Amino acid sequence: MKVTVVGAGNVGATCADVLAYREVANEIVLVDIKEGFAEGKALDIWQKAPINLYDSRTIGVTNDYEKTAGSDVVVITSGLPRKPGMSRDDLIETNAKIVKSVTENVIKHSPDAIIIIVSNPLDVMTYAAHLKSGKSRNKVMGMAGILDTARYRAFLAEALNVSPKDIQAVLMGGHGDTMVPLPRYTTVGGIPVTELIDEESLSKIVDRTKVGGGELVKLMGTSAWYAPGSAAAQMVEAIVKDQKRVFPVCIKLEGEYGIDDCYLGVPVILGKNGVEKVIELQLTEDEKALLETSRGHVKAVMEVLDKMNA
Ligand SMILES: NC(=O)c1ccc[n+]([C@@H]2O[C@H](COP(=O)([O-])OP(=O)(O)OC[C@H]3O[C@@H](n4cnc5c(N)ncnc54)[C@H](O)[C@@H]3O)[C@@H](O)[C@H]2O)c1
Ligand SMILES: O=C(O)C[C@H](O)C(=O)O
Repeated sequence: MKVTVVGAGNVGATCADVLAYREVANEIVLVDIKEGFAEGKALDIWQKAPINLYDSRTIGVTNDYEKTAGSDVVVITSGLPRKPGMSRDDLIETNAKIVKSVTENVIKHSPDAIIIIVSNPLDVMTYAAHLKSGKSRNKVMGMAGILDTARYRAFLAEALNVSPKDIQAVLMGGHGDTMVPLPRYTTVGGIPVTELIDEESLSKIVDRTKVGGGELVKLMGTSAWYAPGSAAAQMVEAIVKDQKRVFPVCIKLEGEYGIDDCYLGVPVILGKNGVEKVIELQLTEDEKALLETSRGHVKAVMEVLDKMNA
């Protein structure tokens, strides 16, 4: 199996590192536009192999897509991260150009690859890559839901003083402050979370999750990478090992949830064919209204991209 990660910055290098030490693929190619940067990161990860005991080969290249040829999965993390005071949507102009040109290069050399987008604004960059690739929607998806649910689950684990391993949750919508965590579908070791925590504390956790990315940007001056890189690697692993994992993933909706032609996070089954099924939950009227607000937000940013393309 061969996996390419484009962008050897914070998120891309973390993703490549997780893929290597979990031996998800035997060949991992890291690409960056900055001369020598991906080569250095890949070499560093390879030199960790005798310490952490793995044999996945990591290779770094500067903008040389021939070396990525025949990749089974490609993760695109190239692009600017936001700084304090910015929203993810502020990145659209620069990152759309990067994501479109990277997708073109990827497709040229790996026409059969499944593509996972990480660059922000996530839902609209998934749209940009999907358009450029000309692939079926199940092969071009965005990573955000695993990260956002992980934040939600981590906050809950802390509040309840339980292991994060035992918290299962679903979250839907766009990767922005309008995302929709779903307490009704949150369990702790099989117990509905609402039986273990009061409404006010749960609602504070939901609110903190929605701005979870911004909390880290404020603390660090740039955005997060350990959890995002690991989340992208988890998606790659589900595909490469045909695990049929159930994750929230950003995909083009074609009628599911009564939504057409919009890229949003929804629960899916992820396996060797990419998104193998979109799972449709029976949402309450309140949950539907929250999802509609999120759809409206993403759609407005998709229209900005359409104008840039026009
Ligand atoms: N979807 C999510 O949940 C999520 C989470 C975290 C970060 N992000 C996004 O991921 C992106 C990367 O974040 P980061 O922290 O790794 O940033 P970073 O600045 O550390 O790394 C980005 C890398 O992309 C490279 N790059 C730029 N243009 C390129 C091109 N044309 N070809 C190849 N490489 C190119 C840069 O040289 C840089 O090394 C940002 O857009 C950020 O907002 C998304
Ligand atoms: O917050 C950001 O800008 C990066 C990413 O989308 C995140 O949620 O960590």
